[in-house]
Amino acid sequence: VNCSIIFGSVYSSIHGFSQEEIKEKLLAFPGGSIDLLKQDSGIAVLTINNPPRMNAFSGAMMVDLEEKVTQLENWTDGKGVIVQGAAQTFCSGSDLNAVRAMSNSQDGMKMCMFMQNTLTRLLRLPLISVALVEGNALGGGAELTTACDFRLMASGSVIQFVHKHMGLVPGWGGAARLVTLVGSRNALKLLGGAVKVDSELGVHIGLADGVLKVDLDAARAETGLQQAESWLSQYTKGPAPVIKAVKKVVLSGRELSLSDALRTEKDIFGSVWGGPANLQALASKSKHK
Ligand SMILES: CCCC(=O)SCCNC(=O)CCNC(=O)[C@H](O)C(C)(C)COP(=O)(O)OP(=O)(O)OC[C@H]1O[C@@H](n2cnc3c(N)ncnc32)[C@H](O)[C@@H]1OP(=O)(O)O
Repeated sequence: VNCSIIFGSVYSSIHGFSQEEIKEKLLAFPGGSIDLLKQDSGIAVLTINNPPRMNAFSGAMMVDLEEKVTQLENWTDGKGVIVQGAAQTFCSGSDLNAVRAMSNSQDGMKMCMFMQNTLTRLLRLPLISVALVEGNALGGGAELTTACDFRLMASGSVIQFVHKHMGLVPGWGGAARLVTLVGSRNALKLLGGAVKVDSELGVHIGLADGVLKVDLDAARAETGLQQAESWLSQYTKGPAPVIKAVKKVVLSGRELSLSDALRTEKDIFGSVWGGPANLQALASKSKHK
C-alpha cells in the first residue's frame, strides 16, 4: 500500500523545515499534558489536559501531541480514537502566554507548520477518530476538532473559530479542513463572523455528527465519554485490519486524485482479500439479512 501519500506529514526538510528546531523552542513553554489511554476495545482516548488554562496548548503539549500521534500510528490493534478535553471542557486553543512570547511571524509560522504536520497525521491515522466536544473548543481548539473524522457535541458546548477576534486566521490547517467539512460559504461565515457554533447549528451545517444526551437523573446518566464510545463502536465492530482498511480507502478517496485513489484502493483491497476475516466470512457462508 502506498502509505507515503496517506500517512505523510505536510512539511519536511525539503521545505526548509526542521521539526527538531521548533520542538526545542516549543519545550520552553511547559505545562499540561496530552494523555493517551489505549483500551482493549481498540478505542483509545486522547485527553487534552491543562485545566488551569481551559486546556490551552502549551508548547510542551504540542510536542506531547506529536509523540502520542506517533504511538497511535504504531498501534496495530487500534480501531478508533476519541479526542477529548479534561475537566468537562475541550480546548481554548494555543496558550496565549506562549503566543505573546513567540509573537514574531517566523516563529509563529514554524509553530503552525509543526501543528499542521501533527494534526494532518492525526486526521490520516488508520483509526476512526471522533472529537468529543464538551464546553468550549476555541481558536486552535476549534481547529483540532476538524482534525478528527467526526465531531460529537454535548448540549451547551460551543465550537468557535475566534481567530478574527485575535487579529488572526486559522493556521493549524483548520480553515482548509473546515472548507472540506462545511463548504466554502459556511466556512466563510464561521471565520468571518467568528460565529459561536452550538450543537444545533453544528448539526445543521454538517460540522457536528451528533449531539450528546443530557440525562438529568445523574445516577442513570452516561458520561459524554461513554456516549462517544458507544457511538464510535457502531463503526469499529470487527477486526482491526478491516477497520483500518475502511479508514484508509475513505482517506485515499478524500485526499487523492481519482486515479491515485483507485490505485490505492486496489492495494488496500489486496491487503484484506484472502485475509483471516475474509476467509472466516466465506467459510461461515454469512448472509447479510
Ligand atoms: C492558531 C491558534 C490560534 C489560537 O488558538 S489563539 C487562542 C484562542 N483562544 C482564546 O483566545 C481563548 C481565550 N480565553 C477565553 O475566551 C476564556 O478564558 C474562556 C476559554 C471562554 C473561558 O472563560 P471563563 O470560563 O470565564 O474562564 P477564565 O477566562 O477565567 O479562564 C480560566 C483560566 O484559563 C486561562 N485561559 C483560558 N484560555 C487560555 C488560553 N488560550 N491561553 C492561556 N490561558 C488561557 C485564563 O487566563 C484563566 O486563567 P487565570 O485563572 O486568570 O490565571
